[in-house]
Amino acid sequence: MLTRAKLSRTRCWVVKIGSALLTRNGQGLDRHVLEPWADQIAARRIGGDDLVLVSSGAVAEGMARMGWTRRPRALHELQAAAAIGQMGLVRAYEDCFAKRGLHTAQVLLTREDLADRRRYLNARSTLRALLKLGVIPVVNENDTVATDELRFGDNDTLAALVANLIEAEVLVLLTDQEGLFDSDPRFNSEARLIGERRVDDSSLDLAAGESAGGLGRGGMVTKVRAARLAARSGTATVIAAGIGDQVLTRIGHGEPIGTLLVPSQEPQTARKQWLAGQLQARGRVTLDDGAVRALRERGTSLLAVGVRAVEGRFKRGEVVACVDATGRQIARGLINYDADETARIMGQPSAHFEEILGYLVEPELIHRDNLVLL
Ligand SMILES: Nc1ncnc2c1ncn2[C@@H]1O[C@H](COP(=O)(O)OP(=O)(O)O)[C@@H](O)[C@H]1O
Ligand SMILES: N[C@@H](CCC(=O)OP(=O)(O)O)C(=O)O
Repeated sequence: MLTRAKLSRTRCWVVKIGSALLTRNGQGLDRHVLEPWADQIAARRIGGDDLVLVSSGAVAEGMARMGWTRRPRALHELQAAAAIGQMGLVRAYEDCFAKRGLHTAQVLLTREDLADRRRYLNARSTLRALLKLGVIPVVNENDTVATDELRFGDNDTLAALVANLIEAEVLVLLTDQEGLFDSDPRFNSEARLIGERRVDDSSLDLAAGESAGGLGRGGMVTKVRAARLAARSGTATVIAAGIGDQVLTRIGHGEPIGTLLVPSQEPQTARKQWLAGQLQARGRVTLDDGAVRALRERGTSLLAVGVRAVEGRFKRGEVVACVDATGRQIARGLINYDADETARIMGQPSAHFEEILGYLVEPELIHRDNLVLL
């Protein structure tokens, strides 16, 4: 298990900075708060470590530039704010790192980019190339084109997927709280900081609750979820306060700052990580109890015989959610048959497929190599 002390031996980090921190609670981009982070990030980079920065704040900076005091509700206004604010973000980062002799690169990603296997692999190669060149990639969601139902929405998830992409050892989520508390410190003055936990510890869900801050989108729920996604590539997550003396440097020295969430399992293959990161499935299949047990306890492939219902219009090779009888998602995978075929073969053993469909594509509905448990 990765302990605090081992953090000092890690060489590849993703650092995410939230909106509230960067923009003085919505008053606009605060260049002064950027300077100390830039110092610490530059020191790591110049020391030969890889580091990708994921920065929120485009919407908040856009709002400040336009003199808007409330986050707009209409998507096109939010997108306009993000487009305006992103200019400020890249300018600030470029200035900051140029002073320290480093190049920056703007990388704007959408969920669709990471859902498409080819674009995902392209994004990965580009990020790797940038790191090899010693450049600091500055990542944000491409808010201008992201449609509502297809947004990351919060940059915690985006940062976790970037950590998967480059197989980072550490994901640092810098925010406006000291870390994850056992309840929301805004409402409970007795709340206590959680120092270190395994990511799959169920008490984390209770602690994170549901409340987000006023400016950011996610709150702690998305940070815990992000830590779990990141753990799939063996990445440990530190949630810590961005304002403070030498936060990144001290985390890098293994000091007990913020909350450390450590992976509880061996890293998955890159393909399974990609699958787990697919936030939207094209359809879903409902499994009977036997199939749920087979997947969970024996890690088998999903056979049509264990499927009770099919929903959605999916094609062969698309991502489908596997749910239990109560509708709870237990796995996700790339299905070998389209929605119509699946409806016809569900409940049937593979030996009957040829008779029903006139052909057999694969004996498994979802092969275990293409299936990830959630
Ligand atoms: N258990 C908790 N511990 C700490 N903060 C919490 C907790 N539950 C909810 N929060 C809220 O989450 C907020 C941070 O999330 P968010 O506003 O999305 O920040 P960011 O912009 O940094 O992503 C905190 O300001 C805090 O009010
Ligand atoms: N892409 C958006 C970030 C969305 C967001 O609010 O993220 P966060 O503050 O990290 O919860 C922006 O730049 O404003």
